[in-house]
Amino acid sequence: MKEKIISVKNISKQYQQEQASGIHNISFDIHKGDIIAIIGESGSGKSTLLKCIYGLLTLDEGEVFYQDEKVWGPDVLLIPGHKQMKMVTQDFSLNIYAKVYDNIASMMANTDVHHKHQKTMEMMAHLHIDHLKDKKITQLSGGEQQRVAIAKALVTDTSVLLLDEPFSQVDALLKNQLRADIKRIAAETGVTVIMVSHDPADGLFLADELLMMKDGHLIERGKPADIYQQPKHIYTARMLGNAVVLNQEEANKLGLEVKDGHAVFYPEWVELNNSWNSRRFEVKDVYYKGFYEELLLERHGVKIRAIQLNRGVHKKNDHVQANIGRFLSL
Ligand SMILES: Nc1ncnc2c1ncn2[C@@H]1O[C@H](COP(=O)(O)OP(=O)(O)OP(=O)(O)O)[C@@H](O)[C@H]1O
Repeated sequence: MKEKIISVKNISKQYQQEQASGIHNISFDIHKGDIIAIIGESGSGKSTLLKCIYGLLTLDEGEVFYQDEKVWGPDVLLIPGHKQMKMVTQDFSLNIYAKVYDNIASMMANTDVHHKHQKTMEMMAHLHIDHLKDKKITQLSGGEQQRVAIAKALVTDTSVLLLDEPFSQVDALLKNQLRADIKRIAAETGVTVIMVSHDPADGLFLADELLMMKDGHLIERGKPADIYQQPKHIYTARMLGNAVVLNQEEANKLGLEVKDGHAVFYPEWVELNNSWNSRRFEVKDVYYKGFYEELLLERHGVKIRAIQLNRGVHKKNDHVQANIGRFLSL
């Protein structure tokens, strides 16, 4: 069992008197070396939760602990938080006039100049930015600046790295690279990462554990594969996998037995085949998705979506046999 590094105990934070804002009664533990992704729609409280863990906000209720030490907020400390925790925000907070090397080195005291130099060089190598050492921040791309910001955060023997929307400034190509980098850095350094993202794919790719936020509440948590395959909420299935959600009447029309609630399934759970129990659907539309196509299918006025890996097999207006192999009653 991994060692517990952060404990969040019943924390609440409301902005003004608006019930809808902030976060409500949230508790969980984080284990050393894990990557945690906080996922949720805009306004669900992701950033507020991250700030509360970091000690940036005064809590209305509850406590946050780094190991056994309480993380104090701005009501108690001039520089709130815990020295083992560092946050990289979307604006990176770099000194844009200074060189990359100096940005990183400036985080350490001058008491041991040799150590300071060594640590800076080591961290730049980890982040693959050693070749940028003498460049000014203004000469760097968004992705490069982000690596400098992470190096700066980690150089002081940080144990917990908090990342607020780490991929918001970069294009799709670089995003894949940065996701892989964060995974590699966490594995190499043993740092615990807590990140906030509005893109669930980040969490599915990177995280050991996902925390799903909705309306300021932590509604479920779990390993990406578990939470994807067995979500407890329609919201989670929708956020993580573009799920098809049918109400009871629609589900019954397709022969799916749902007592109350909804039938929920992902397009990849729909099998296009000719098995005895498959049903005939009309292809209403075909969406090109690169290495696969998504088919919009209809039967008895109910629309569902399915995945077609071999392009062009079924076309618009065709009739296909489809079997909803698995669905969840939510
Ligand atoms: N400083 C503030 N003052 C008042 N209300 C706030 C403040 N910051 C956030 N809120 C409100 O609290 C709720 C949660 O906001 P938060 O920024 O934590 O959500 P989020 O999930 O990070 O959203 P986004 O993905 O859009 O950044 C929202 O309703 C928001 O309007």
